[in-house]
Amino acid sequence: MKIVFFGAGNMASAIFTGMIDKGIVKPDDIYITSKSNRVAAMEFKEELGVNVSYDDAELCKDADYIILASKPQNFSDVAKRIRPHLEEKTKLISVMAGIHISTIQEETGMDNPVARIMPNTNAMVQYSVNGIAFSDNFKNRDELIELMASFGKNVVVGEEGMDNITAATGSGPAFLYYIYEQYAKSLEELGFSKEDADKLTRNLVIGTGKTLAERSESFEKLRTDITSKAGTTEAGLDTLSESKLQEIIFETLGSARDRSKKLSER
Ligand SMILES: NC(=O)C1=CN([C@@H]2O[C@H](COP(=O)(O)OP(=O)(O)OC[C@H]3O[C@@H](n4cnc5c(N)ncnc54)[C@H](O)[C@@H]3O)[C@@H](O)[C@H]2O)C=CC1
Ligand SMILES: O=C(O)[C@@H]1CCC=N1
Repeated sequence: MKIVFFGAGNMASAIFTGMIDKGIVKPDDIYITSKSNRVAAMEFKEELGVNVSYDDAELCKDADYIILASKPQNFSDVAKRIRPHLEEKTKLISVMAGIHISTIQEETGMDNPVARIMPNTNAMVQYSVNGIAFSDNFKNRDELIELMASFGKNVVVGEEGMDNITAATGSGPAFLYYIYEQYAKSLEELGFSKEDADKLTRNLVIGTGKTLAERSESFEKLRTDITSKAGTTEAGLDTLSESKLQEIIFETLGSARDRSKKLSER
């Protein structure tokens, strides 16, 4: 199998590192190319054994999958590189937020099968959540679904569902990291050193994540298990529940979803 990544940044590297670590593809099956971070590409070659090339004809020749992993704003340049060399058998897989399947087919000038995927950076630890939307002419979908299962859990949606998935789980880790940042800052304000605030927050999050991985009770049940009558948790939760947190999160997701829609207006 030949899988070519146009773009070797945060998302591309999370995906190919996840796939290689899981052993689902050999490093030699992976080709990467980039524009800005050529040094990083060479480091991936040295560390992982992937191929690096800037020869577009060589990259596209016999490719089973081309992964479009540049920023959406750079897609036209990437399409120009691919267009003269794209073979009919090659499936195009886009991780770009907000670029429609029809736009990809138009800009590459071919009617190749296209899948839009929306992973997140947890792919690096094989714990991504992936939205996938296929073009009608995409055959053997199971092969891509299996490849993607190597770095996360898959949810197949219609293309109209991609804006919501992008907000919910593509951007999702950043929203959670922001909350952890505020948590750590608050611990500092309570009097912990920066180092301890980081250590306490990080391990609180890791431990809570591990609990979620191992226990199937609802979030509500896990929360109420911690909450003693007239105890400390109840006091904190009373304040938290007054803060319209759910409204804020809903608006946050709405802004991300709207940006995804906006990106697709071309
Ligand atoms: N970072 C994230 O958490 C997620 C990002 N995405 C999507 O993944 C895509 C990439 O995002 P990041 O990896 O964060 O960006 P990044 O800036 O880390 O990487 C972008 C890569 O594209 C390359 N590139 C730019 N122009 C190129 C060209 N003409 N030819 C070949 N390569 C070119 C750059 O050299 C770089 O390697 C975006 O479209 C984004 O919407 C999707 C899900 C999550
Ligand atoms: O911020 C972005 O646009 C990309 C898409 C999802 C995560 N990062």
